[in-house]
Amino acid sequence: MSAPTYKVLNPATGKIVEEFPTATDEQVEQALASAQSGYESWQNVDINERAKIVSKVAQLFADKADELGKIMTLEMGKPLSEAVGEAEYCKDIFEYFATEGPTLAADQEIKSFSGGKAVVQRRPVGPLLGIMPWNFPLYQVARFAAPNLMLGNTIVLKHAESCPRSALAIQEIMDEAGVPAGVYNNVFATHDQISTIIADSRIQGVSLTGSERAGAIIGEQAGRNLKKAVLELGGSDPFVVLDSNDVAGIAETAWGFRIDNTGQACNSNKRMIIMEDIFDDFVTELTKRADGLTPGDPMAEVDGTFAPMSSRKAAEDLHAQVQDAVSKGATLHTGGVLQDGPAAYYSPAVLSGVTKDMRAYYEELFGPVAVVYKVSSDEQALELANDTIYGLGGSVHSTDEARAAKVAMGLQSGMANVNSPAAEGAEMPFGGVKRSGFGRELGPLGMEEFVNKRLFYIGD
Ligand SMILES: O=CCCC(=O)O
Repeated sequence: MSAPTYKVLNPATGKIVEEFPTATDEQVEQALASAQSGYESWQNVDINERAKIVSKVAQLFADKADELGKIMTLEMGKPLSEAVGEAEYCKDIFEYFATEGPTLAADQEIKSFSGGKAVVQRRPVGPLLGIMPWNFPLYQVARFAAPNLMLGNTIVLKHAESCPRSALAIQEIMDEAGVPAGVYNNVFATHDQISTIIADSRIQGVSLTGSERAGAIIGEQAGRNLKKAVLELGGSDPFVVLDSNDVAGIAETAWGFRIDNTGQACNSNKRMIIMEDIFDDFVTELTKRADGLTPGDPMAEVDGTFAPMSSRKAAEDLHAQVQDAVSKGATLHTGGVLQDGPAAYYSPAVLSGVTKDMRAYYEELFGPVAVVYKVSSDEQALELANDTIYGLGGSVHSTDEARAAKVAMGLQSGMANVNSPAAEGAEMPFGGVKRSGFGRELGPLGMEEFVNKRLFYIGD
């Protein structure tokens, strides 16, 4: 793999703002040594003391939300209000684990039939590597770091090459909150250095959020080195509507969720599966919302405008997927225009008539494109919903909750929702099956991954 360079490149202009050198091998070694020595003491700090520090981290995310929001918008182009919201959400995540962590990590006595006392303890495992993506530069780190800091693990963090300022801002927050030296270590590692870190005996596990391709590479390296991995990869989540007495309302919900983060979320509702009697109205309503939008500055967020995607390459890749579908007979109802020049503007699109021979059928469309499918029965809706290599989330909507729940029960996914696009919150476990990866983040399950569930037995 080629060496990455860490740089801030504003996707709204296509101009480089700042570049950062990648780590030297000495710096990588220093991060590893520091994560190990940090672990020696952090694991022995009382969990309630760790909670006080993690709670300070939470507060700093809230205090700095405006400034953090501007960093993210500059680096990856998301609308500023969404970026500020993301920083505030990180506060909730760190606060959730600071508050609930001591209970979640408490000893669990188990019934012993041999007369002795048996307890399952939740002990930390050691230094971990986190590899995090650009789409939610703070939130993705928060959901990995918060539970693991509470458990007493330490972290070496390799962020996306396009988010160096976010990466440094997180390190600054950790330092300011009083996270001891060595407990959280940002490193601008190259791909070769990541392999070295995974192979290093001091590292006990790796968590990656990213593409299916990156997941396969990291999962293979982790397996070869007998390291536990959590992989949170792509998705092509179905949004199934069986019936509705408010088609405009359900289209608004579907569109709002699809367009959030400019469509660049792993659990975005990339496939909308709509019952035939409301299909035309649904497409009309979606199209109304996507129509006539013009490129706008994500820092200003003027009504009627749309934000850029994260990079020119991402916009070009999405355009190629849509063009492939259109060339094979799909209908582009609106949008799908790649703006000329170096910026990353791709106008939000509505696509129907997608068939199995088109890339858009099986590939993840990581951007602002709503693909709408027509079905004629609940069984057909479920079959189509599951006809994907991915299995992250999905939702089923109906005026009849039991009917929607029955279909949702059949979803091959890590998250299934009824009459809600997605249950999200610090307390809600997040993760997938099939090629969406394995392991869970957030909620009680987020504290179950990198933990030594040690049997502690005292004979009688
Ligand atoms: O991109 C993956 C995470 C998306 C979310 O939790 O909203």
